[in-house]
Amino acid sequence: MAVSMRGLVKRFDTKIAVNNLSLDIPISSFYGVVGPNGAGKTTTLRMLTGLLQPDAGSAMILGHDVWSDVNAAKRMIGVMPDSSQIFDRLTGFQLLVYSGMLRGMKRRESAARARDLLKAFDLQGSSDVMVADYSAGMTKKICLATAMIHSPRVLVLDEPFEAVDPVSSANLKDILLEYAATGGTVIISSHVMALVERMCTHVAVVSNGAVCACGTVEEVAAGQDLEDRFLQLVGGRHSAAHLSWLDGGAR
Ligand SMILES: Nc1ncnc2c1ncn2[C@@H]1O[C@H](COP(=O)(O)OP(=O)(O)OP(=O)(O)O)[C@@H](O)[C@H]1O
Repeated sequence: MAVSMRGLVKRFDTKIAVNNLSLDIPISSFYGVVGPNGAGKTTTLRMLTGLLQPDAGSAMILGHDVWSDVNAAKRMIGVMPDSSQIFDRLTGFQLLVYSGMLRGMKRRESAARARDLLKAFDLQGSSDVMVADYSAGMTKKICLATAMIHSPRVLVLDEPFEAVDPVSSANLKDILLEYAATGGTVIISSHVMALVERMCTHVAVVSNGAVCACGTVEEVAAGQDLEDRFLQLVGGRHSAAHLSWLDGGAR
């Protein structure tokens, strides 16, 4: 297994964000983690990547325990940082070179890969612009690139396509699919079911801090459209959801 999570629990005061969550993610899978807002996806991914200490349970990455063998586990993974967590006073090129060197790469190799990544993400024209001056989508792309520069075995990406334009999304999808085809494991969280259905080999539906269905996309969809199946699994549709005071003026 690329990733094995067992009995993960995280509480924030009285709120149980993740409640005894277990999930296995096979090597070379493209795994989608879906769930309603507040279901516990981000909290789970943060525990998996060593950013948040669980109250209970364990997470292993390619056989290395994320908490007791943290350096070995972290060497295996690439994590897309939140845009608030990057050094945005650097240019895009500088940020990528710095990210590679932080992972132990030589400057020359890091610079060569930074150029490749800037090209792959259509950011060549902005490589010498400070990241603080990037648009939301450009920032997302540079964050993604920092997660990839050291060629990790497992990529963990929280909402990677949010705010990214269709051309860049298509390029990114190609890169990720090729990465998975060559033995890499991709874990993405997403709210876009059509994207998960099209790209992912596997999916886990998280609701109220636990996995309520997981397996290959076909298994979870069970012959239905994945979005319909998702709504069935997590519930929450209000049959009489309307706002009587929200009036378009035609009545
Ligand atoms: N640092 C925190 N302090 C307090 N509560 C938190 C904290 N982080 C998350 N929570 C709570 O834990 C629950 C799960 O949050 P989480 O961000 O993991 O959900 P999510 O599935 O990623 O949601 P979304 O799809 O909206 O991004 C939510 O109820 C949230 O309010």
